[in-house]
Amino acid sequence: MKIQSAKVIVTCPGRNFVTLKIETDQGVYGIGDATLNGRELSVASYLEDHVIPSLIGMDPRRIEDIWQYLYRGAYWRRGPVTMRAIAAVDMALWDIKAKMAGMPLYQLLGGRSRDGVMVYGHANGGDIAETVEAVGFYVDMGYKAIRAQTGVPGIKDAYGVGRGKLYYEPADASLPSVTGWDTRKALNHVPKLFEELRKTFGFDYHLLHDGHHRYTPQEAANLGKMLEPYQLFWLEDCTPAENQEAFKLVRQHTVTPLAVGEIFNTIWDCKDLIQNQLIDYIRATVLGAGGLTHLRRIADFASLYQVRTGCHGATDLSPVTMGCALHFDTWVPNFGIQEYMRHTAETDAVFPHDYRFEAGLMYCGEAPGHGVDIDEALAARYPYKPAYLPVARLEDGTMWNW
Ligand SMILES: O=C(O)C(=O)C[C@H](O)[C@H](O)CO
Ligand SMILES: [Mg+2]
Repeated sequence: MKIQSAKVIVTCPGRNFVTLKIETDQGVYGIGDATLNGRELSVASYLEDHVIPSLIGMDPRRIEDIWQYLYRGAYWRRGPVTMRAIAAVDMALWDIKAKMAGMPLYQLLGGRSRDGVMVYGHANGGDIAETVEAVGFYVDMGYKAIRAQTGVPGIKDAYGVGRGKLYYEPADASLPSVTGWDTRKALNHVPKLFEELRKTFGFDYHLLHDGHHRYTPQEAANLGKMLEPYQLFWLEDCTPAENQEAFKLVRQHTVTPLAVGEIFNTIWDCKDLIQNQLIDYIRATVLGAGGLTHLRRIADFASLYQVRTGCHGATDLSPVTMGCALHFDTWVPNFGIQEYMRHTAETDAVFPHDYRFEAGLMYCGEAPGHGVDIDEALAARYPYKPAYLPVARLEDGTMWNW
């Protein structure tokens, strides 16, 4: 069996997605996601110019060997562009293998560990009252876990505050727009949101919050401590994690559970965090961290330290990643939660899929493969449109972490 051809499809049904389609000489094809928000064309080129030529003629069943070929063989390891390109190939190859076996992907990973996958949705508002209302909206839809973000008085466009109730799209301009940040103001305000949410909804729902890399370790420790009475499911990205040791300081001061990893590419980004038990949830995902082949390695390592998974699932990860993630979540023994930001109807139409949401859980389908396809004719109707994530600046103009 051989890889006969492969192509990259760039489409923008409301937002940009990069998709890889690998075709075999036996008529079976596989689909992979290669989207890198705001840097989409770099992965498209990496695949088209440097990966696809070497894939032609290879045996698509040799998933591990092809992974090693692309990782070790490039010499230049890691990084978001390389690892997303590898992830796209890996997803497509697992899709092909599962289709050939006539099985849903989770069966090949080791079979079902649970009936459904608990997901969390994004509730946000311009102020506390609006966020409380938004959380109520998710509660009414049946969610068991909800991430809550709120505008902060005095901060221009604080992170996570979207415009609609259901959809939030941070990459919103053809050049990065400028948002503001002020840690003091956020530290005064965020605990009040969770106090209000617990007063309104009680303690039966899981609540989550994303610090989006904005705090220093000391400030993050302070926030974690102030949030303790509200028993969060997790506090995410409380401080940047390039320096994994930074989490020691946070950990020493708070028992609020910590999650990190949506921007991680490999096991090396989280090795110290996991083996020193500095986090509770690892947010690495199929797309970000080199596909299923590498993500399952991270998850197995994390399981030794009772760290559970919490895959990134924002809208800039296409339905292909969501499908793969749900198969992974259905299998992985140390599952924690799955993020689920809904795609628009336009996006869903371009990527027909068989996963579904019901009463706070998501279910991958039983179709052979990962269950997500691409309608190429429809995709062609939506040409690429440059769109960038915002940047953040402090009041005095200093660049900060977005
Ligand atoms: O989903 C989250 O937790 C995020 O922080 C979303 C990110 O900002 C988004 O994926 C960036 O592309
Ligand atoms: Mg996040």
